[in-house]
Amino acid sequence: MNARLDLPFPPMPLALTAPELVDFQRVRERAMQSLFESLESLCEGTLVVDRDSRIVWINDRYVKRFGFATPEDAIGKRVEEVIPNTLMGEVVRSGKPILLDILEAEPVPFVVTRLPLKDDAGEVIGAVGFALYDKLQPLQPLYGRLSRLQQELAQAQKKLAEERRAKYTFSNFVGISPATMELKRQGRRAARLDTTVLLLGETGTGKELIAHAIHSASDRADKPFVGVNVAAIPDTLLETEFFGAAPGAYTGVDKKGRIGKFELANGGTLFLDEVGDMPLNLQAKLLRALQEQEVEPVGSNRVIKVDARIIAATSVDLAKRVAEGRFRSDLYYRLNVLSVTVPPLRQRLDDLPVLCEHILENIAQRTGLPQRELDASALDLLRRCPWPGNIRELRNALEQATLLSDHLRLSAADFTNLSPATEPAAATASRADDDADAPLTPDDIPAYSEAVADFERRLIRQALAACAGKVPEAAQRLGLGRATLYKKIAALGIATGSTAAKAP
Ligand SMILES: Nc1ncnc2c1ncn2[C@@H]1O[C@H](COP(=O)(O)OP(=O)(O)OP(=O)(O)O)[C@@H](O)[C@H]1O
Repeated sequence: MNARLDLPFPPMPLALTAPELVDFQRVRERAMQSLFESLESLCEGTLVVDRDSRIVWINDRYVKRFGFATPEDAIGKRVEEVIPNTLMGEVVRSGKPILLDILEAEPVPFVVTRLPLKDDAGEVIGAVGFALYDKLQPLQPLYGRLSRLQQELAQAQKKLAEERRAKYTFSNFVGISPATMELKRQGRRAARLDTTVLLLGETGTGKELIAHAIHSASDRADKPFVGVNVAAIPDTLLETEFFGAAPGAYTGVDKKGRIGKFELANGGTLFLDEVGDMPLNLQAKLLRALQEQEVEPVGSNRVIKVDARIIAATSVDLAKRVAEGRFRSDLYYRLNVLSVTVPPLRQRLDDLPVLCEHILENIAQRTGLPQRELDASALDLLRRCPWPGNIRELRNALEQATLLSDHLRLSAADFTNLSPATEPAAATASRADDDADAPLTPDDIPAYSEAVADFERRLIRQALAACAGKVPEAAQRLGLGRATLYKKIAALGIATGSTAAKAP
């Protein structure tokens, strides 16, 4: 095989005479050959690998540094088995050189250079590496800085890993009703099984909290818990979000590549919130990733093995979406191995007193205001509410009452006008009523759907403005799920002008 180092020689100019051409060719070949020979003699080590990253040649000095008696002991082995931390495999995979790098080795690191080897057709057939030197004294300032940066990076990664731990356990899921006890029993069972779990339930019922709790009670508890809210991420970014992107797959900020959530969750749990909102093309890719337990970052041609336990959640009727052709049945069955239904608040009203106490305590801690209590009339009123936004809506109502009332003991009177969704809506509706008083000609009558969209647009804009553009907060105030509000913002074409509106 006619292998060549990937040197940047341009093609020969056509105007050369035949003897010149031969001479030029000879000098070029000599240059390549002597370059290898000179480097080989000057370097601390040299090695050559084939396209499978197996060592085909390594010099005596170098192999001894890695504890092998002779080169023959290393030849044929994968390079990583001989030289830990090497990036020769990466050079073979990418076909790109790594011109200057530090290879961590014991007792001292090496300064190394790695070049791909290509055949005449330009196909990568291996790589050659030179350990230029191991005397890092002259490079001490640079190396010292690198070591410091590496330490800082390790600390930042440790902190990030801690943040990725699940935040809640089953004891954080407050409630004493039979429905809640049954839910916790099912959740604990799911934690022991390590299978895919599908959490069903209305918005704000605590599905995310249960997902954290299942992870915390599972054998994966000390590994990452990574969540993705499918509904909150634009379809065009979802694939990268899930599977990552290779360096150079995109221009701009993501030029360096991106690690996907699957990879981040490796060894731990990946929580797919609002999975029913996933676009069909991505559903196929997700299914493949679940079946093969491997992912392919966008723009790369390599696959990464991942072992992540999936907990998916949905507040929509997935079976109905399957029937409508909006959700793949094969993915549905794959996710629906073990389903756990989180009941709505109205079906566990016995939880209300303890939940309210817990939430009021939490509000007092967060706001620094004195902790409020509820009298019997307040509890009675809260029991009669339908709570379409569930615990999230309850929290919102309690927060408003705390902020707007001076009473330490809140009564029904402190809640009557504080329904989170109706207060701003009522204000807007009364303005609409005023307009309605003005006479209309038949031509002025808007289409009903347009009028409703107008109303929603105005209300959401007002809510976002009042919450400084923060979608999660606005959703809470409106008594809507975050996912629902994100979808409405997109559908109604509302400009948010805030990053908080794009990411949860
Ligand atoms: N049983 C509970 N005890 C204490 N807090 C709860 C409980 N259930 C829900 N919450 C709180 O209510 C809020 C909403 O819960 P969560 O986000 O888990 O709901 P969800 O079902 O995932 O909602 P969505 O479908 O809209 O994402 C959170 O602040 C959560 O901590």
